[in-house]
Amino acid sequence: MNAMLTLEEAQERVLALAPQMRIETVPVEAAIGRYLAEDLQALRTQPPADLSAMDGYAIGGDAPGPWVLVGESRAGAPFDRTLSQGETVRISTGAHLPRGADRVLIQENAQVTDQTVACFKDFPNALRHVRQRGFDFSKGDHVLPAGTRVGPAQLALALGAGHGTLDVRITPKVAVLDSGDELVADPAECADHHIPASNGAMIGAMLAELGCEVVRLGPVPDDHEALAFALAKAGDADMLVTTGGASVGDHDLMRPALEAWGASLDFWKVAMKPGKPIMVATKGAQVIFGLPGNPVSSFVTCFLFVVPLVHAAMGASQPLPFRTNLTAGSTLPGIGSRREFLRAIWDGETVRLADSQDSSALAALAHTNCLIDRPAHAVEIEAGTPVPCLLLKNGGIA
Ligand SMILES: Nc1nc2c(c(=O)[nH]1)N[C@H]1C(S)=C(S)[C@@H](COP(=O)(O)OP(=O)(O)OC[C@H]3O[C@@H](n4cnc5c(N)ncnc54)[C@H](O)[C@@H]3O)O[C@H]1N2
Ligand code: MOO
Repeated sequence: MNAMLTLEEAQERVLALAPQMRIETVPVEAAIGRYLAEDLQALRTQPPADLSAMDGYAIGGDAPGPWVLVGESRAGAPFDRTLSQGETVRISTGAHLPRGADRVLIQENAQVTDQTVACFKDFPNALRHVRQRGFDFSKGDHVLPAGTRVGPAQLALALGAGHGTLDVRITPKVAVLDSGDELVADPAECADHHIPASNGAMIGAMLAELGCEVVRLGPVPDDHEALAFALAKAGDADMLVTTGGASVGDHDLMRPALEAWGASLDFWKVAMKPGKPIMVATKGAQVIFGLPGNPVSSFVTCFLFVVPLVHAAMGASQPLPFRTNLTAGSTLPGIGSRREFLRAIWDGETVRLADSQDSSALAALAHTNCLIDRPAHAVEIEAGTPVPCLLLKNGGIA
């Protein structure tokens, strides 16, 4: 039997298969959740002039006042001449500091009588309450590197930097196929020897959240002809994800079905639990994942392999899940010969194990918001020990 790959070896092989999706130009707001195809360069300087950071009175120099009020500078309507010595203007937050002014006296410290302004407290130093031109960014600055995910703040920065559109990669089209004789599509029509097909919907949802176009195939019975018929519909997808039939049973037909369809196996089996029998194959530029049928195994392998491949295809500079150390809230058991991703709940202070670690336990999975990463042969550890974890976006309390 071939030696099983480590998680890292397998992830590296998967990421090496990532297709580079085509670049398209979209309005900035439509780029949410995508990755910048190019470095983002500022097309303008921000702030474009010295601005007031507070509401008050613009003044110049160290003379203690009082000053004659000669006008106003509002955001969007600057004062149009240079201030002379002994003059001030009313200024609002975000308004241009007039020429001749170099600081702002906040209104809480000013006393205004008729048209005269006096400072009765905390005389401001030069540049006090002034946001200097270009302190945020200047035209030509590289404000974000290629491969950055566009979230709400990046979207705001792109607009602020003068962009109406962004160059991003298109999202992949993914076909998802559930297989198994016991599966039914309609949970209401489920005899005792059946179970509702839930993996395809779960995986489809994990990928749709990334913006992928998801095509659902199945559920399909454990039958060569039925599998061939379903696989024929996956021809134009960038990726195919199957679940079930990945193991060694007499009815585990996915590998021969994929090979008959024209796929070449890249690897089968990774030294991890859950998810050991994951299969990865290619057909031309298409990447195919044969995920194990147990629902938790499907979830975890989708999270550790399929989602990162989608990120990489979309141009992400950091496609793999984010790791962080969290404090164990209870004793963690020793681990056997396969590295384990334990389903767990992080409550903001400590992380504790979900009620069941069985790879079919949907109820436990649905209460989970993180995976504890435990190495093979790890010994039992006590509560209070930091442990590496991967945070999940998994509904529930997350
Ligand atoms: N003798 C051995 N048996 C098994 C091994 C092994 O090494 N030797 N590996 C085990 C491991 S680990 C896993 S994981 C499973 C994976 O099996 P398959 O990928 O072949 O999955 P199935 O047998 O088709 O199904 C397993 C389980 O999951 C349910 N299932 C399947 N598809 C769905 C779906 N779309 N929605 C909901 N639930 C689904 C299915 O009914 C089964 O209960 O193999 C072990 N066996
Ligand atoms: O490796 Mo399987 O995914 O434990 O149940």
